[in-house]
Amino acid sequence: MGIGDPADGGAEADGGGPLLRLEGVAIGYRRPGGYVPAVEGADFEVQRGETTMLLGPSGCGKSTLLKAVAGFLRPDAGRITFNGRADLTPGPDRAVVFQELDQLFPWRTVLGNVAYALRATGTPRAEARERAREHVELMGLGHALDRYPHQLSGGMKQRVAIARAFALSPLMLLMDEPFGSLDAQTRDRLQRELSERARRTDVTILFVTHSIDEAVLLGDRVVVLGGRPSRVRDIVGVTGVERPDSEEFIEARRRLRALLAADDAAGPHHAPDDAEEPRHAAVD
Ligand SMILES: Nc1ncnc2c1ncn2[C@@H]1O[C@H](COP(=O)(O)OP(=O)(O)OP(=O)(O)O)[C@@H](O)[C@H]1O
Repeated sequence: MGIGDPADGGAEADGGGPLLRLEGVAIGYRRPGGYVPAVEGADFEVQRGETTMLLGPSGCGKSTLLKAVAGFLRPDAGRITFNGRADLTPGPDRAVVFQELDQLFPWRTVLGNVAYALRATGTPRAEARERAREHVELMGLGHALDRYPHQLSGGMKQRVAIARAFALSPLMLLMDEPFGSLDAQTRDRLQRELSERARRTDVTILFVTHSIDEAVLLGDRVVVLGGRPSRVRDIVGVTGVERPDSEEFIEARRRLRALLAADDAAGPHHAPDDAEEPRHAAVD
């Protein structure tokens, strides 16, 4: 396997079957007025080597589900099974890339940020630096190894975060709108690069987006969330649908738009007062 393949050694895979399975997952938050469910019924699987997109309107619980898969939140009901395990706590077998552009340590260089993550998961220093360098170079940042985050553009920072995630060789990459803060041109370029890299490797990705086009462009399957509290409305296969001018792309976009239309009519998902306490303490 190439170095771009997250299943090449960092985390051990547990044979066949779906890598991730959600069964009847419900999660909510405790607010001043009481418990508010965010997701009521999430049932879907993520197959090994596939890119699964979680698509839905703002506030429908996409990030909540991703955080539960990462092990930061526990479901109130139902079950999440990852690689045969149900007691999920955060671990390097699921690397997360967030939307925020400040997910790097400001006092470490590009190389240092990626190498640090490897060191923290037990890789010896020299090997960590070597692997970090390879992954940074693969993301086209070989010229910026010694720069600090404040010397990088938003797109470069996200490339470093993606390099760091790949370098950890996780079983699954969890991506929470990683291109959401970027300008359109940079986003297009990074989408193409990620799509290309995912195709070349066996990486399994769970990717949160509210963009229909991004879902079709990057996904093998799109899990559409909707309703209030939300559930899985449908799962749409979009493998190989990439050219935005192709009939398949237009048809997939039409179908996803129709699935999301019911939520548009019902107004925003966010409750008026969104400043509330999480129902769960974060799992550490
Ligand atoms: N820490 C929290 N405490 C309380 N409620 C929360 C918390 N995080 C999210 N929520 C609420 O849970 C619901 C789902 O939020 P979530 O961020 O998962 O949605 P999303 O689909 O990812 O939205 P977006 O696309 O806008 O990022 C929202 O109503 C949100 O206000």
